[in-house]
Amino acid sequence: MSILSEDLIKIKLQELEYWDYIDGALHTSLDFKSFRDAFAMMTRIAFEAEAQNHHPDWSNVYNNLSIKLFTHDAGGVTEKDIKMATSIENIIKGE
Ligand SMILES: C[C@H](O)[C@H](O)[C@H]1CNC2=NC(N)=NC(=O)C2=N1
Repeated sequence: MSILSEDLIKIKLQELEYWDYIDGALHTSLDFKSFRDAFAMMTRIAFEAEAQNHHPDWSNVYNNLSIKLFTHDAGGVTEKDIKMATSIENIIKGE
């Protein structure tokens, strides 16, 4: 899986609402109504990460969930990250 160019990443992120491209990775920071809601979302994302065998670098502080996506094996952002970011966005939007 090859690393995507910055231009292509930015074009693909135009389709997504919650994500930015910063320092070679996709980033989002989400505030939920409560810790429980944040952790419930982490649980749903965790199952999707397992299904895609593509795992986030993430941090949870109370009701905030910060997620960083990049492909460790490639050392940058690949289609796997775009797919996972899209999946996470759809989970959060309830789609
Ligand atoms: C062997 C390798 O660790 C696996 O194929 C998966 C596991 N989850 C992963 N997650 C992420 N973000 N990048 C990877 O390269 C990756 N590799």
